[in-house]
Amino acid sequence: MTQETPFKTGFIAVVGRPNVGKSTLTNALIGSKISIVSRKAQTTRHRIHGVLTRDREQFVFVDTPGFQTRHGGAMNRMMNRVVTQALADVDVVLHVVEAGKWSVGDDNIVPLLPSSKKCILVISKVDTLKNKNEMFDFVGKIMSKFSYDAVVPLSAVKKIQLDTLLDEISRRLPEGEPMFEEDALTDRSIRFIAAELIREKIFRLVGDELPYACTVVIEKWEEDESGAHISACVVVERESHKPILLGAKGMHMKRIASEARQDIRELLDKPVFLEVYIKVRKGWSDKESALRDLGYE
Ligand SMILES: Nc1nc2c(ncn2[C@@H]2O[C@H](COP(=O)(O)OP(=O)(O)OP(=O)(O)O)[C@@H](O)[C@H]2O)c(=O)[nH]1
Repeated sequence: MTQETPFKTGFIAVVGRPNVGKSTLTNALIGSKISIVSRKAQTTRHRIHGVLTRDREQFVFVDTPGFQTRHGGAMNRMMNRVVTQALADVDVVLHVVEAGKWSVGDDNIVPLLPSSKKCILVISKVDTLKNKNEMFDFVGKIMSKFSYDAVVPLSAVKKIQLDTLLDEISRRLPEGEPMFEEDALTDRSIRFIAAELIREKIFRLVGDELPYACTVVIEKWEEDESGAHISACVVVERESHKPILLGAKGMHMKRIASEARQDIRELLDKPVFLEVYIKVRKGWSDKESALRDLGYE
């Protein structure tokens, strides 16, 4: 490749039903853990821009929330709106489906894929397939029904075929100058990432007991020579969620704060004093205005 090769840059949206591996894939591609990963649905509520710059290309990834087809609450309507908006201003859409598991959720996504955009079908988690022939049958069935610009089977966990996917995306990116600095990981603020790290700990520790309706708001952020002094508030929907989050003798909360503090310390590379407390905001996940107050679009 010569210097005359034009630089390419563009936005890539990653869509798919919950749990198919969108966050894991985006993280594997950009090589840094920005978006949180969890086995629970609805863990990625924000649009995240992860940036990967190669020799002559810049990929700007938009990680989108899972389409929610089962529930009709304000939260899900809002999440689908975020996805639709994300698709309207990207260059390439990756529709991620789990190997061997096409479902009605995937059928519902296909009509939402914009016909004017390049669309790549990504078959995730191929490492979970015992038999390679299963893959051919699976892809054959999908392609006989729907048309995609390319198909890439891969494994984000085992790092199989990630470069192939980047090459396929690159072929479809428009020419243009880089939009971000070389080392940019995200256009989200460091505070947002800190809040995400706290949320990740909550999901890991009490995700099975606590419904999805819980968010983290950074209320104070002060940095001086001694380090960063941060107060974070976990907003839960019901009074009954509080003891779950606290755990016996507040042990859960202590662990969440301590693990999050270590991650944020690593992120900032300075001492971190983190205070995490809980607020109950009744029914917030079903009130769009309340969501807006908390920073959701
Ligand atoms: N075996 C295997 N597991 C994977 C792979 N990619 C993701 N997973 C697992 O699948 C689960 C869901 O992954 P996520 O990346 O959180 O999925 P998501 O689509 O972003 O989920 P939502 O945020 O709920 O929409 C996690 O437990 C991942 O570890 C893969 O390539 N192989």
